[in-house]
Order: sequence, then structure tokens, then C-alpha cells
Amino acid sequence: MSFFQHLKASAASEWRDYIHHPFTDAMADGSLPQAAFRHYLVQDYLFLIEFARAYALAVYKSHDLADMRDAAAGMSAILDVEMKLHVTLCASWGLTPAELEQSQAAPETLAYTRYVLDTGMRGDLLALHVALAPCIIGYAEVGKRLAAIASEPANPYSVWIDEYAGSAYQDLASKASARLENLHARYATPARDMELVRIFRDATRLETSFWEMGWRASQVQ
Ligand SMILES: Cc1ncc(CO)c(N)n1
Repeated sequence: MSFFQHLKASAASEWRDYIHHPFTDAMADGSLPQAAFRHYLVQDYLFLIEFARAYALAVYKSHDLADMRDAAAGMSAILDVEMKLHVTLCASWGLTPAELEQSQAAPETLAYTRYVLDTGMRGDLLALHVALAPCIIGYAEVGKRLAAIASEPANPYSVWIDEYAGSAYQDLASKASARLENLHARYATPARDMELVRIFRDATRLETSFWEMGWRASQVQ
């Protein structure tokens, strides 16, 4: 069993809640109110700023050039690619990048981003990448799942779904999986297993609470 499969199996119910959240199903069938999606996406923009910072921390925590380049590429993938999706979608609602950046972070956004940064600050590169894994590998799973069930044609969320189901993002997630296995082989010890599983489970729960935040916004319409 790969390390990632082990993490998923050790947090099976948390992982299922995250990947199959009602917020994502409502994107797939197009029933999610746009205001809820907007709320989510603005928070996600703030989230990505801090996740880019977490990859910068991974550069700092790296022991060799290969890991540094790898982390730098992860940072660029967020700053130069993924955030463009948010900027484009938000522009269609009249929101500028400056307005996005000045939005107030929700408690869920603060909790998740602080958790990952704190895990990286006090831990090593492996702990940090375990904290980052639900984000990148999870969204690739969600993207693929939604692309398979999304209502056609003219789903209002197809741009989002296509981004995460698309080959560029899928490729990024495969690289993240390979990186995780490699770091595990180099830095894991049996005594660390509980610590690493806990980090993975906590980060997965924080992903679910991020969907919950968007989902709650859809319930108050
Ligand atoms: C909350 C969250 N998790 C994961 C991703 C994927 O990068 C994202 N954009 N937002």
C-alpha cells in the first residue's frame, strides 16, 4: 500500500465527507446558488495566497535543490495558474483582484491556512507536505468525480470543474503524490505514523469545513 493510500485508509470517513460534500454535488448538478459559490471563491482566493506562502515555506524547509525547485514550482502553480481561474471568474461578477485581496478572511479560511503554516513551521518538510496533500490531491479527485457526473450542457460551474479535472491539474496532483511517497521513504519512521495520520486527518477535516462555509452561504439565500 502506498503512503497516500495508508493516509486515506486511516482517515476514510473524513476523506469521504470531503470528496463527496453536498457543496460539490450542487456544483455538479448546477443547483448551487451563485452567491454561495462567490462566497466560497473569494475565500478560496485568500486561501490560495496563504497556500502559496506555505509552498514558500516548503522551499525554506527543503534539504536539497530538487526539493526546493519542486516546492517553488508548487508556489508558481498557485500564483501563476490556479489564481487566474479565480480572477477570471470574479471579474465576470465585477470584482477586481485588489478587491479580492482586501476581502476579510472567514474563520474557516484562517483556521485552515494557519493550521498548514503552523504544521510546516514546527515540523519538517514531510509534515508540511502531508498537510498540503488533501488540498491538491483532494481537489484533483473532486474535479474528476464532478466531471464524470456534471449535468450537461451549460453547467454554470463547468469552468471550475474543467480546471480541476483538466490534465494540467491532474498532472500536478500526480506529481504531488509522487513527491509524498518520496519524502515518506526519506523521512518517515514508524514512530511518526500517528503524527502524520493526525495531520492528514486534520487537514482533511479543515477542507470539509471550507465546503461547509460555502454550503452554509447557500442555505441562507
Ligand atoms: C480550500 C481549497 N483546497 C484545495 C484547493 C486546491 O488548490 C483550493 N483551491 N482550495
